[in-house]
This record gives sequence, C-alpha cells and structure tokens, in this order.
Amino acid sequence: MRAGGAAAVMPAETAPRARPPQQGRLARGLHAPGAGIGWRLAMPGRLRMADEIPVLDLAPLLRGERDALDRLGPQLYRAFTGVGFYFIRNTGVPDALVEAAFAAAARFHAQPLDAKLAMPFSVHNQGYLPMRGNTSRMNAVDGVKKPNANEAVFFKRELPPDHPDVLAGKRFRPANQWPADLPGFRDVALDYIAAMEGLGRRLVPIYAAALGLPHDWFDDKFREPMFTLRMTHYPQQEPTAPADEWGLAPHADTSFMTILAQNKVPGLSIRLPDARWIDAPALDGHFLVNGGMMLRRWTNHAFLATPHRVTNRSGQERYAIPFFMDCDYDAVMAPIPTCVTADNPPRYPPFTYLEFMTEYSGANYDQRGRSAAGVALQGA
Ligand SMILES: O=C(O)CCC(=O)C(=O)O
Ligand SMILES: [Fe+2]
Repeated sequence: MRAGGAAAVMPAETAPRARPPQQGRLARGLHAPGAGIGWRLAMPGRLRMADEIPVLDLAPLLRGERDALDRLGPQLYRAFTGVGFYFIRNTGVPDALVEAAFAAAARFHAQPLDAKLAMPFSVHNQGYLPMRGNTSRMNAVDGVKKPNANEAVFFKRELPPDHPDVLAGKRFRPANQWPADLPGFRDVALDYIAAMEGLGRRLVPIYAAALGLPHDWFDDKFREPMFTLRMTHYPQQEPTAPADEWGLAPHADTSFMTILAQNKVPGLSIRLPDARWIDAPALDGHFLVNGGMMLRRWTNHAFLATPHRVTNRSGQERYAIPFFMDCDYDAVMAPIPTCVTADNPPRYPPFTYLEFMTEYSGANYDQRGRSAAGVALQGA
C-alpha cells in the first residue's frame, strides 16, 4: 500500500523551460478566446514532466537580480500545472533555525499530556489537537474513516491579548496559546514563523510572474497575511497497523501556499495528476512547497492542489513543521483575471479567507469527535 517510486527531482538549470507567460497575449483581452493562460493547460507533453518536482533556486531573487522573477515564473508555472509541488533552495533561512524548530516540536510533544491539553484546540484552529483528534473529511481524497494518527499544535500570527480582533473574538484571529513550562519554545516558534512569513512573501511575486500578472499584483492582498504554523508528531505506526490508518490521511491543503521544511524521517507521499502515488524526495537544506484549495480556486483551477498523505512506518518518531500561508483576512479572492477564458469561465464566486475557512471547518466537523477537536486542519 505504500507509494511507488521516488519522484525525479529536476534542477531548474537543466529542466526544460516552460513557455514563458505571453504578456502581449494576456493584455489583449481576458475573455477573448485563447487569451489568458488556458492555452498552456493543453500544452502537449505536460504530463511527461509530471514526475519531476522542479527545484527553484532563490539566490538570484534574494540578490535582487532584475530578471529573477521572469526566470522563476515559468518554473513555478510548470510546477503547478505538472505536479503541484516544487522545491526551493538558497532561501536564506538558516539550517540551524529549521533544526531548532524541529527540536521545539519534539520538545512540545514530549510534555505530559496535561500540559498539552492546557492549550485546548479552539474554534480559531489554534492550540493543541490530541492524538487521533481529527478525521479528514471534507478535503479527503477517498472516503476516510479512521482518525489521523498524529497529534499537533497550531500557532497563528502573534497578536497581543488587547488586540482589537482578539478582544472582539474575531474568528481565526486569536491570541496564541503557549506552553507554560517550556523555556525558549515561544522564541524559537516565533523566529521560525518570522522566517517562514518572510520567505512566503518573497515567493508571492513569483506566483504573479507565473500567472502573467504584474509582479506586484498580489502585494495589496498580502499586507498582513494569515498563516498557521503546525507542529505535528506522528508516532511510529506498527507494521501491523491497518492499511487505512494514516499518520495524515490523503488530503489537499486549504492554503494558498504550504512551506514544508525537509524531513529526515520519510513518510510523505504525493498523488500525481495521473493518480500514481510517489514518495516525496527529501533534499537537505531545501523546502518543499505546494498549494492548496484556496490557490486552486483563486486560479480558477489553473493551478493544482495536489493531494498528499503521511504514514510513519519508519521505525522512528516523526515530526513535521509545515507553515501554511494565506492572503489577508479581508482580501477578496476573485478568479484571477489571467486564469479566466471563454473556455474556462469563472468556477467560483469571489470569496475571502473567512468564508472559505468557515465553510471548510463546518463541513469538516466531526460530530462524534471531542469537544473542540473535530476539525481536520491540514493546511488551515
Ligand atoms: O508531515 C508532512 O510531511 C506533511 C504534512 C501535511 O501534509 C500537512 O500537515 O498538511
Ligand atoms: Fe498537507
């Protein structure tokens, strides 16, 4: 039941270049036949490249090279129309910070259960979700019946207790809960969050370039982006565990972007568009990035939200520290103009983060679950 082979990883330098966005064509009229990016969806040979997870080298971007976005955009486009995942390297995020964040996740979950339960999982999708505390429902790929064999803790943007949104009880805008007895934990988590938010914001203009938009097109929609840091513990699953018991059942994330630090312990596999499951390769010092349902909706299905799953039969404890980034709370995600054509009219009405997450969390609520622990939060 495990995945098939490992995915080929193709360094961007040697990868066949995707066709660059054709600005003139996009500018001609968004609703004209053949306009927008729809034409590229039918590009012959697209599926031949589906096993390759492109590696985007961010060094030129971080050096501020003028054409970096124009070179990265087509690579990102190829990633999101081929496999839905890409690696990034030369991100500027110190390896030591990533290691510290993994260590913090392990420390958190090593605490006595009572200490973890003192930070109860809330309606804001924040706090501690106990082992087997959720069942993937709405975003599951197949019918999923068993709860996920993991425990996780979720943090959002750090807001002071007297922040107006906190005082007003605005959904998904809570004050974080922190462990009372884990010195240094909060600092590491906040440092890692800051690094991930910074990295995510560097990546956003690449999405604009990939979609044939002005490079600053997303800027006013990512002024204070929503995000969630999830620290997950996947205990070892016995070889005799039922085949349909997952560390994290097949799912698509909800996010605009998920940034996943590379894991020394295997277990993640991803489903290619042709329905084959492949083990995600792990590249030292890289991050793996994918998009979720909000990206897919916003791009009017031009970009993939590729399903993936986790099983931990490695014989070791496994920890993961995905960072899910979304747009601003109030930004309106109307189908991106370059993604709308006569052949691909808008599939969704405009929506906001709150609307999407409310719908998602409600539909995914496990009626039989524990009080606040019924929501499956992949990509929240
Ligand atoms: O554990 C992993 O490697 C991936 C986790 C994941 O897909 C998620 O939390 O949504
Ligand atoms: Fe995920």
